[in-house]
Amino acid sequence: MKTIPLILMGCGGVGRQLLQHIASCRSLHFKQGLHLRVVGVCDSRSLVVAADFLNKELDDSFLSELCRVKLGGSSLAKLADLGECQVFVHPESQGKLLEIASHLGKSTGLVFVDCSASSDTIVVLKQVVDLGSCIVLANKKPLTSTMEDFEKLFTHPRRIRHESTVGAGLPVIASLNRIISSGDPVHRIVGSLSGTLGFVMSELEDGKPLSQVVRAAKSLGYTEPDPRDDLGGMDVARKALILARILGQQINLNDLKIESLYPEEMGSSVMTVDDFLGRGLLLLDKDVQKRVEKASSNGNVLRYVCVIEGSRCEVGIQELPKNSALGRLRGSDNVLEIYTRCYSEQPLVIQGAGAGNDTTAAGVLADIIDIQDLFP
Ligand SMILES: NC(=O)C1=CN([C@@H]2O[C@H](COP(=O)(O)OP(=O)(O)OC[C@H]3O[C@@H](n4cnc5c(N)ncnc54)[C@H](OP(=O)(O)O)[C@@H]3O)[C@@H](O)[C@H]2O)C=CC1
Ligand SMILES: N[C@@H](CC=O)C(=O)O
Repeated sequence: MKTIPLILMGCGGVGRQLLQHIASCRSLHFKQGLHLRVVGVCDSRSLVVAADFLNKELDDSFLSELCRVKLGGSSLAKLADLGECQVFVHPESQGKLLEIASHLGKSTGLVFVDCSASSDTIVVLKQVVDLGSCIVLANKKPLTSTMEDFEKLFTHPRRIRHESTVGAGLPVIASLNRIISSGDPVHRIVGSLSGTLGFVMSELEDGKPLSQVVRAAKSLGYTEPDPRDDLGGMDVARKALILARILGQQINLNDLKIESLYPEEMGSSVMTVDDFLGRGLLLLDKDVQKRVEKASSNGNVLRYVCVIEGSRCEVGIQELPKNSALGRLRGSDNVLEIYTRCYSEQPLVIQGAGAGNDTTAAGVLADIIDIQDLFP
């Protein structure tokens, strides 16, 4: 039996769903000769680790209780009485993560799975890469900070997977990497890469107000923890930047012009997330509806589009024919068209659910399984 030890960073919507997928795939993985050993889980403040982390794991009943505790909004510290585990609070937790990585990284192997939405994980991720660990990311921030950080995380390209950073569980990164490694030049990528904005736009077309559909997108698990990351275009910009960097562009987030659906006066330094969802969005309802109706009167719809071509990498709102590939999108679906030498007239098209905890966590799990050959 091959064992893959892992540490989960972030146990929100995606992280908890990943733990559930791991538990429900136990018999499937057993048949494949695989066991995923969850050594530790951390959130923004604490880390809970199997007391004997060299040999033991946090078992499925413990992890199920952990999910219940986090869903209820409590601290991981609450789990301290539950048995053979230790809880460390920030900043001691960082030291403990490195200690585990230095013991397991080069012996049994270890995967750090980043399902947080934070830039704070970058420091640890860069260090554990040097200690021999693999990394699997749903979090886009580590790949969208500086070029230096990006290159550091790719020091050992076979030890990093990040499929869910673009298109949730859709095989976007894997397909792009296959194209690149076959020497087929990528000329152009065009896509609609926000599940939230796709859902929001198609619901607005049905006459529903922005305030209502953004709240619905949040409760369906489509949005970022702060939905302004989606509505402001930042989340799409991050995805575009990841794709552009994979294609070899040495650019940063501030090289992209980003169009926002909300004004600066509703930014995170002015309003809390709850304030924005409550009062801020109501103030935007009318203008956004007018914009959607104007597009509709021209036979068009609004889509938040990403275009990468040559040294160009742009994201923004476009008015597109209802009957175009992007215009036909409904709900949280993403679509990505990749034009290459082999796919020149007819692009390679990847389409499907582009957001949601279930599909995102499934993408993360598939990434972990994909690196099994690196484990003894
Ligand atoms: N939902 C989706 O459809 C998709 C999401 N993603 C990405 O998945 C990630 C997770 O999203 P989601 O689950 O919705 O987010 P949530 O806000 O639900 O959860 C984030 C979790 O990360 C934890 N966290 C915050 N800072 C740190 C840190 N420094 N170290 C470890 N953990 C930390 C939070 O801790 P605490 O509980 O203490 O706040 C929380 O448990 C995001 O990066 C998102 O962009 C990617 C593709 C699709
Ligand atoms: N908030 C994102 C989730 C996936 O990255 C989206 O809406 O697409």
